[in-house]
Amino acid sequence: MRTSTMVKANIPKYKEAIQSKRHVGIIGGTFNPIHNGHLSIAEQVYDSLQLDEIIFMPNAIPPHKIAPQMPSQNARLAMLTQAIANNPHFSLDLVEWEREGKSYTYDTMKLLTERYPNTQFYFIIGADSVMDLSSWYRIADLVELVQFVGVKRSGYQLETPFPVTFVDIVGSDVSSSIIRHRVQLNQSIRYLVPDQVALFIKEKGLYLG
Ligand SMILES: Nc1ncnc2c1ncn2[C@@H]1O[C@H](COP(=O)(O)OP(=O)(O)OP(=O)(O)O)[C@@H](O)[C@H]1O
Ligand SMILES: O=C(O)c1ccc[n+]([C@@H]2O[C@H](COP(=O)([O-])O)[C@@H](O)[C@H]2O)c1
Repeated sequence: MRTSTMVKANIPKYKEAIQSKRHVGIIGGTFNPIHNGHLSIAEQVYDSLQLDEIIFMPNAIPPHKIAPQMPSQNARLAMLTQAIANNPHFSLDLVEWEREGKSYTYDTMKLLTERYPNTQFYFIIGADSVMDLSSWYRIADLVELVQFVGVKRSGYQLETPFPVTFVDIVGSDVSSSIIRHRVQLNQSIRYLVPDQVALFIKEKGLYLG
């Protein structure tokens, strides 16, 4: 296991509640690094769909992304853990993190839906991911396992032939690439990421090269 978290994250409650039906949002991502856009869309979808909780699911190896400037796996996880620590309905699931190979969502959701049959999963994605769905591994089977929830993102259309529930959110242009770019240019990332994440990036000297 490649984990060494500095802050203890909440345990996902759906792992304990196997009796009653639960509605659980998942936001999967590379989180390189986590930023306020991720946190804000997760919170808004939680609120809008009245979900029971939100799970942040960091991937080990992103399926479709060549991830530049990837810091150590532990650094990526430490930032995510710190960022969600103070929200009682946010938690972390390391199922992808601990699996070898590319983190295909179908593999993950097959496992979770079999393990937690009383849970309805809502997989939250930005418009860039919505537009890309046709290229996802076993997408036709995956849409049978989860309810996709799409949110707007500047520069992308919210159009897809796949069943996606759209949730209207207050959008933000922030992205992990913008954060990495700003750090490299020595520009402030304050208010674009949680304070602890900005501090962590500075202290560890991430994204400078
Ligand atoms: N500002 C945002 N608005 C809406 N969706 C977002 C936003 N930032 C990230 N997402 C969504 O969150 C999920 C995880 O994103 P990811 O961790 O890859 O971050 P990213 O900002 O897209 O990274 P990068 O800039 O490196 O491509 C994706 O589905 C993505 O569409
Ligand atoms: O399963 C796939 O084929 C697939 C293809 C692209 C992205 N995903 C998942 O979608 C989420 C957002 O991906 P990304 O690349 O924007 O970090 C993350 O959980 C990825 O594992 C999944």
